[in-house]
Amino acid sequence: MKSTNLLLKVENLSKAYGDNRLYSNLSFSLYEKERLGLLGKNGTGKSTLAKILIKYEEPTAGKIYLYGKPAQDYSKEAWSKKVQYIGQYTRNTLDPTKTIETCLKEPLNNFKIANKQEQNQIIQGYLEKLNLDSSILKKRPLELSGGQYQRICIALALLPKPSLIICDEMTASLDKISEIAILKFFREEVDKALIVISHDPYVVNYLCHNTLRLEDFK
Ligand SMILES: Nc1ncnc2c1ncn2[C@@H]1O[C@H](COP(=O)(O)OP(=O)(O)OP(=O)(O)O)[C@@H](O)[C@H]1O
Repeated sequence: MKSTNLLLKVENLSKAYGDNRLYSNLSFSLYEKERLGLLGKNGTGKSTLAKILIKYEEPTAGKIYLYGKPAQDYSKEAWSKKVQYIGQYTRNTLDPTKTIETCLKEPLNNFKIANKQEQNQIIQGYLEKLNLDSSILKKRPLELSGGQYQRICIALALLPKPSLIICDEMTASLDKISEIAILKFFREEVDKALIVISHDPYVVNYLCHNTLRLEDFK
């Protein structure tokens, strides 16, 4: 259920790489817990928009506000505490030399969330919600299946308790069983605002309240 508290406002956003104009005057608002789908064909700039929304890339023009404050007034760290990102599954997201336990404790330590004992409980809670056995904590990323790996990436995005998660083709390269389990988890268990970027209308229709098509802002 979305709320009436305005979370994100995107105002007249444009992005171009040289002569390659991706979109102009893209405007939308997102309320707390609202789920917005962004659909677009290959090359329309979906991932570029995701990068802009996580402050990894600058727009060519336009403004973004989070809780009424301009994006440029947030440090990268303060922004990432509130806005997290889950990309397409690749084997490159997690450090292959670290255990899953170390990977999961990093955001908790970086954002100074909870003491050591509470951290273990928080992590255990997410493993249960994501249907992962606690034996996974001692494993290293390359020992996991694709579905397990992506669920750890999802736990990492949820651990800082962000207000908004940008899901950029998050289930695109997973097998159907893992995809359905992850989409169901997001629909039923994740109580955050979502921007769901996908080329697949099924994913967007399943998860989102509203949809924007990037082609409409060309
Ligand atoms: N750093 C960059 N410098 C120059 N051009 C870029 C850069 N990043 C992306 N582009 C170009 O911007 C366009 C949009 O790319 P983007 O990856 O955002 O599209 P997309 O909609 O996510 O595509 P896909 O569905 O294929 O993943 C492409 O033409 C791409 O070549």
